[in-house]
Amino acid sequence: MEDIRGAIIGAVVFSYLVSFFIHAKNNVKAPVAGRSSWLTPSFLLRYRFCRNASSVIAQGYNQGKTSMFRLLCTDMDLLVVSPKYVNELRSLPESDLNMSHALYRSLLGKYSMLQLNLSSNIITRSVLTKLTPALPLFIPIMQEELKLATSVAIPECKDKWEEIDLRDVLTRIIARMSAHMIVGPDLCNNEAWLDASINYTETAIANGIILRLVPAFLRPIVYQLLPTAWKAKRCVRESKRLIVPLVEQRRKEQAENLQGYVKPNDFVQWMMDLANNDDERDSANIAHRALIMSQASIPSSTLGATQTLYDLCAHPEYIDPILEEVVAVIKEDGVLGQKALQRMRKLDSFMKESQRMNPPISLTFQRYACKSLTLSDGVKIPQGTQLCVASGAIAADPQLFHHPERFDGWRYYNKRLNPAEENRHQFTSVDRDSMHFGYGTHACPGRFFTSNEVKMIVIHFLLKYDLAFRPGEGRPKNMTHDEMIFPNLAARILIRERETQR
Ligand code: HEM
Repeated sequence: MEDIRGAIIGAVVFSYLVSFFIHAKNNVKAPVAGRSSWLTPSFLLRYRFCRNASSVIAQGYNQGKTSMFRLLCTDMDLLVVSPKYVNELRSLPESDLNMSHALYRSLLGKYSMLQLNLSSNIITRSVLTKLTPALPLFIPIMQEELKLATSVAIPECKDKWEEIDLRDVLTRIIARMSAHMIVGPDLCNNEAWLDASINYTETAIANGIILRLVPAFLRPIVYQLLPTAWKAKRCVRESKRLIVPLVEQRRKEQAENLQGYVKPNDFVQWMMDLANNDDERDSANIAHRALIMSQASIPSSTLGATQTLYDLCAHPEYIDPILEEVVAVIKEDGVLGQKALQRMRKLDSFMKESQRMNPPISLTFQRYACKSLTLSDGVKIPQGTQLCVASGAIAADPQLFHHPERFDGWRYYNKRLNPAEENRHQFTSVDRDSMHFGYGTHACPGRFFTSNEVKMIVIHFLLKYDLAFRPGEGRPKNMTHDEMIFPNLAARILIRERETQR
């Protein structure tokens, strides 16, 4: 073990030293973020990106706001383009500018188990054509799962404050709420499935991110040694053990079509129905894609809900007006349905402001140039370039946002008071000032689902519990790794059941 460790450290040091002398070749004429002199070694810039990407990106954005700048990331170079190009870029065909390929490269897909995303877009098709139209049907189901999951995940806290790891609690609640939609009622409270879906989300992408730090030629060896890789593979085996028989059983029942047969309505079934080649029909692939769907939905919604609840603790003056709106809307509609959730504009605005100040990722719209491209103003993008937009820096730009450093929970609510803009600036809206869900054809198709999920959770928590930071502590500072931003993993908050629930 000592020998292997020594060899790995030696190889990493060697590759960093080589990078001191060799600056990456790139034909794009754009400044490199953070490089003040030609002598600044690439490895130092890559190290800075790994440790403090947000400030490196902000520096680059301010240098190259109107055009583009280059980022030397931990293991690759990125071309960050101005939002003025996104409309032009979004209309290019996949054969020229590709999203799946970019994601695969960025997350080292070979090691973060994303191969199935390259061979088919059935996950996205299922979300767009089946999940989004079915959202109203899922609201009462998710409500029920939310109540059950909350009662299990939160310790007894009547008349007393209990300390909780909010991110961990929300992971369990969201895993359960999402599971009903992904694998249906038979498996949604199966502990083995819930563990597999949670552990996969915490390990599969982590493998790719850890391996960004390792020189390419050593990755196949280091991957075999990573405990997170063993765990992710175990999750895939477990999902196949649970879902393959479910798929086979469903196929049998569908073929028999006995009286009383009702086709299930969940992500596994949608993939079965939409499959149009052997890869998509394969039961083992359906099982693995159910895990990838969990990975797309659980951590992202968890981060959104955690950040929103932290912001409510930090700005408690917003709680009463949000709750007044919630109660009034539910009273008017008689039920918490899709329309009611959409009408909660104050809550929507608060969530969007929380996301603006705490985006889960500071670079989105990642695309890979499969061919050399020439943009309408003559700018050339060579084949093999990976490009993206600085969505985090855009959201903090004082030319676009009044006092961007201030948390203003009604920022978007107020904009929507203008009748001409009342359908814009929603949590789910994507535009050139708000690209946390990406942009264009590939903009996150799950954002409508996540919006409902986070709203339901916030409402449930506000009605049932009091939340507070521990005495003497304020809002936990976010942590970062490369372009990723997440709530502090060590943070704990206090929770108490309300005496009179609202
Ligand atoms: C706050 C929560 C979420 C955030 C911030 C988020 C963010 C993103 C971003 C930035 C992209 C890339 C878009 C682009 O490059 O233009 C994306 C893609 C995607 N997201 Fe989300 N997402 C969230 C929740 C979800 C959920 C809950 C689901 C599933 C129900 C989901 C499913 C997907 C899928 C399938 C894609 C790939 C789209 C494609 O290939 O065209 N996301 N998401």
